[in-house]
Amino acid sequence: MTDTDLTAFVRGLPKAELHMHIEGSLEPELMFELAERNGLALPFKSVEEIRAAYAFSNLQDFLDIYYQGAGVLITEADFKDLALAYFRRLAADGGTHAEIFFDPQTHTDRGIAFDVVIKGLLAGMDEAEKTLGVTSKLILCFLRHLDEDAAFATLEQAKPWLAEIVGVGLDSSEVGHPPAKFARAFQAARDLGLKIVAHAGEEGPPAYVWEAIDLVKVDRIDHGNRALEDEALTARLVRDGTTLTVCPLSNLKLCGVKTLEEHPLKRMLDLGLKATVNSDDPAYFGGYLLENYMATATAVGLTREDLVTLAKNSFAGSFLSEAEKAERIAGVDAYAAAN
Ligand code: HPA
Ligand SMILES: [Zn+2]
Repeated sequence: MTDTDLTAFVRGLPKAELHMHIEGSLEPELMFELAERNGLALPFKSVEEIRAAYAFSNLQDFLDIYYQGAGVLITEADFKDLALAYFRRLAADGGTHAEIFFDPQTHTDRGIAFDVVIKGLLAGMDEAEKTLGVTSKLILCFLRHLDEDAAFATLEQAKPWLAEIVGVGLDSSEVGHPPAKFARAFQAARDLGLKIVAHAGEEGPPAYVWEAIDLVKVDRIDHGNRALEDEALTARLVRDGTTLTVCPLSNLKLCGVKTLEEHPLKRMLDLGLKATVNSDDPAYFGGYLLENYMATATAVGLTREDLVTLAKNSFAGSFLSEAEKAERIAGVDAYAAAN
């Protein structure tokens, strides 16, 4: 297969995205448009100047600019436009399902009501399903640099919306904020019937991944790269069949790997880990879902079979019902057999 043929094959392959922060899909063009619509001044003069500022050496560098960018999101319409713009890109990449993160505290802490945020996102998700055929679910993330009380307050605000939220996650600055800090908030979320995920092992040590699985009892791990430093942990993740939502271009941009060639994705698959490919914050990290698949495929030598496995893992690790998962996985097999 030529590179062009392989890209066409992967574009057509049905795929789910399981690790994408909706605020991280805010493209500079939309940032300017929303700033203007809301009468806000940006500390940048042009789209080019914004893109030039996206040179990060670590997670915190990125987070500082990401929280600043989210400041242009004010109205329900802003959140709907943000979500729809993402789903259009996903559909163009052949994505058929997404489980998207949102950070309510980033907005409520600057006076935007929780209900404004969630109503706008749900409107975008609804329209995406109707007009693009892309299904989606919503995952509320606690900001881990804030305290446990703030997580509980956010969970309280989510209570009227539980039918619309599939799970809770944990994001923001990892080191110094282990999953254990939120063990009780996650237990309360689980008691409400929510699924649990957590970023772990992006910059934080294998011990944080152990905590996420043993203490918080997550349903999947977001990133998980540093789990590979611990053989017993890797074996445990393989044995449990834990899904890892891996984000190759994010890892490159935040300097978790020096080059994409040294990215562990191929190694993860060869070890039997249930890895998936995701874009994390595509507007900031330089690529949506397909670009993450293809850049990594080229850099680490993923085979056609690896790519099919990744697509199947994305549905198997999703929060769709067992029947829906089986149907979507059969769709991947049918596509692979026909192409
Ligand atoms: O890549 C990320 N890591 C942790 N927190 C985040 N919040 C948005 N994106 C990220
Ligand atoms: Zn993330």
